[in-house]
Amino acid sequence: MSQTPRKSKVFKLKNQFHGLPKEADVNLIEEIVPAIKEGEFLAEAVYVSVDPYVRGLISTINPGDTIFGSQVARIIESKSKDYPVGKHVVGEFGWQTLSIGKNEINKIGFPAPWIIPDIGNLPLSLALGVLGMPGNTAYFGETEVCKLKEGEVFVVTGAGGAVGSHVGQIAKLKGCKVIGIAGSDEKGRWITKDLGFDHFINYKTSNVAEKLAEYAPDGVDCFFDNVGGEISSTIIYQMKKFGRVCICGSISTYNNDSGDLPKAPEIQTPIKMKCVTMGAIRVLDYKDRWLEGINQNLQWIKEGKLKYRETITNGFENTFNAFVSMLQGGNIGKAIVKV
Ligand SMILES: NC(=O)C1=CN([C@@H]2O[C@H](COP(=O)(O)OP(=O)(O)OC[C@H]3O[C@@H](n4cnc5c(N)ncnc54)[C@H](OP(=O)(O)O)[C@@H]3O)[C@@H](O)[C@H]2O)C=CC1
Ligand SMILES: CCCCC/C=C/C=O
Repeated sequence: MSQTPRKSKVFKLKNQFHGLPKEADVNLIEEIVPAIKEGEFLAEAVYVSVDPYVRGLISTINPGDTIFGSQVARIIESKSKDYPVGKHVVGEFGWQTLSIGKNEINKIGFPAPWIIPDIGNLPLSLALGVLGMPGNTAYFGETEVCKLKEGEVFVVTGAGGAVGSHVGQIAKLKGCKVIGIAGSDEKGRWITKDLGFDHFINYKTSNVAEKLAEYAPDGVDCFFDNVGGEISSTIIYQMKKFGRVCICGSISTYNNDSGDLPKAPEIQTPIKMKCVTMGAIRVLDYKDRWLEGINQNLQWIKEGKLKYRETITNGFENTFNAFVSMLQGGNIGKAIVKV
């Protein structure tokens, strides 16, 4: 007997983004989902993630293509022994409600869909944040690039977001003095009062250079850069001798697609004078150790050493709005859409 075809809601790119993405740049349509083949599974979205990389990579897709995005999804049909029906997976399936997956790295290099390990009573949405890609960025960024030592001064931008709030807590666990920079006092209260950061600087209302000199009078040992642009250059001028910079992202530049190079103060002089080392974290380079990061972060949560927060938007239809809100700083912790 033939089954009624299933339909998926899908966000498609309509026009290439210019500056802050606009609602008219996307289409929300319904699409018939084909039958799964041997080795594939069909999964229904439960939570959809809205991440900065979607903005960063958008110019690599064309109008009519499905917009990027990872999600937590429940397997509802399967022809793969690796993906049993009823399990929840994380996959980079795009912003859509029904997805066909298989055991392979996707075309933008995201790990093959992984079955969420047993996380007890914790919400499954954490697999998109503290127990997922952003959490692994914080974990591998610290362990492989920053390599923090007790007593060091650590500065992180984007400090109220998914990666920043997480890596700042790891720095506290390592015994560092932690200074978080973010764009709202509410974020500042959260990271200092709840997460234990030592200081907060609101880059929208304070002079970052002055505040940093006050909080780190002897300079900065390690700077974890989530935002790039002028703020980064300002911080690089206050590094200690042999300081380290870990470049994670440059969200302040993602909406700048004018073709002009972003303008920022010259940083070669402070880097040379202080022999600063610059490195970078690229979480996709750690696919082989993916579960190591997740398991360590899970353990820290269970031990009460790692806290998280999510900004959850309800309704798949609101995914695009949640994305634009995140780009404008509307999220505290990880920005998530509950389908
Ligand atoms: N290298 C890697 O492998 C990875 C890199 N990343 C990068 O890490 C960074 C943080 O990602 P994630 O934690 O997911 O996102 P967040 O949860 O931190 O959300 C993005 C935040 O960026 C801040 N922001 C937006 N525009 C600006 C601006 N012009 N100047 C300063 N801050 C701005 C906003 O906070 P505010 O209120 O403070 O302005 C916003 O809430 C991004 O740059 C992302 O691309 C993420 C994952 C992996
Ligand atoms: C294709 C998924 C990219 C994940 C890493 C994110 C990098 C920057 O935002």
